Amino acid sequence: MPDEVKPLLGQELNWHPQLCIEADSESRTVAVATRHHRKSFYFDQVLGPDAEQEAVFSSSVVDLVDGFIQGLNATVLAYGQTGSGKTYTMGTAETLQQDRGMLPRVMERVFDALAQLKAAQEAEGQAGSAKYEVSCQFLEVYNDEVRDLLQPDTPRQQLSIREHGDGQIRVSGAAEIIVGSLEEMQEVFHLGSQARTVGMTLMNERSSRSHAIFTILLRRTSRAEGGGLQLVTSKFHLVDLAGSERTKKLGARGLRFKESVNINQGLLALGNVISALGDPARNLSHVPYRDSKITRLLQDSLGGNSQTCMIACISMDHSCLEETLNTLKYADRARNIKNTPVIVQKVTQPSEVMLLQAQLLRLLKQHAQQGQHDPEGAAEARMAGLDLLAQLAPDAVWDLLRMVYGRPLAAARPEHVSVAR
Ligand SMILES: Nc1ncnc2c1ncn2[C@@H]1O[C@H](COP(=O)(O)OP(=O)(O)OP(=O)(O)O)[C@@H](O)[C@H]1O
Repeated sequence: MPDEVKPLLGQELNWHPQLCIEADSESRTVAVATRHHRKSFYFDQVLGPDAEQEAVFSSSVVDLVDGFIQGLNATVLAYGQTGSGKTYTMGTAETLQQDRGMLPRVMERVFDALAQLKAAQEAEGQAGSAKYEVSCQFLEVYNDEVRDLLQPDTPRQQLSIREHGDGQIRVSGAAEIIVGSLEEMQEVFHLGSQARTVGMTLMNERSSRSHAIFTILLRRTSRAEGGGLQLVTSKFHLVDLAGSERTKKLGARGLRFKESVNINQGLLALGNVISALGDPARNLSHVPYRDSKITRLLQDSLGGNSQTCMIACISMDHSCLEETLNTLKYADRARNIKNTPVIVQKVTQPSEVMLLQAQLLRLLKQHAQQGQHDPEGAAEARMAGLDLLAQLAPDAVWDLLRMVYGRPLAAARPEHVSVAR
């Protein structure tokens, strides 16, 4: 907060917009002055109203992409009141080239980096020594229910949030689409965006009525010493949260009112999780992740193994002062969370691959046999099989699928190859 800003005086007390909120990117502070007091908040980056998307990307997101390529998990979350620019910042499928948001930029950077790695391997005469597989998922949480935007007709009972032994959260039953190029991933994003729930409110013509999570998954396989396969997996969540809103101001009735209540409850639950994680005095075993679907989905991003960046979007409009203050407080609490991400790698020895394959085959057979008369048992066997599948490196998975189906799965690519885990 620059010292030269004078307090509000005389007519200025009528909350002239420019005097209410000041963003200073040099000192990285945002100051809010109300009739009674002023408060400054310090952040890692502060970008003013004139900042371009490129500045947001290069200051806050690009390092996360580079870490992701090396094997670290990453999450970028956009938070703020309705109409403050979250969807604009994260990016939509329609945005013009220079205005494109974080999502299209992350995708581009990922494929550029992979092309460079491939070229470097070739230059060193080690073409194919490490293989990369990229896939993506696109989910939304609408009225506290998970929806798969890539298979919008999937009944919600078939989508369940599960915590795996490694602490990773996955949604079983959700489509995971393997993509071979930037264009394919853009197509998937476009497809999912069309299914996203949006509606018109007084504050925003195309208001997101759900929390949307686009996830990029990367699996790198290389040969380990002793002939085994080394697998490094990482995921990148790009989260466009629904906007915090005051139902009265929004003119919400009927369905919009119900949506609004659910949105606010989800954000409240997220705020409670953020408070619990950021408070060193709290017992971390009691973080209330289970209070809403959005907190459950983001459990490993917020308090787990992830480099996480929250982009708090605010409006300079004085009529939004209360919401702006709330957003700043929310983001301020989020700054207290300290994550220490590490690369997760797994080496599967050849003998282990064979063992896992045998176990998996048994479960697949059980699934097929139980299918008719015991759907629940079949579903359990299927889930157990898919858990095992997740432990295998892609090469081993292809081998296995060849064994089971008698043909390489690659023949079916790049069309929708869905692996529900
Ligand atoms: N930095 C910006 N530059 C130009 N236009 C912007 C900017 N930020 C937002 N907008 C425009 O403002 C409007 C509202 O933005 P947006 O839909 O991104 O808000 P939101 O926070 O996602 O709202 P909601 O929570 O209701 O979904 C859109 O028309 C968007 O194009």
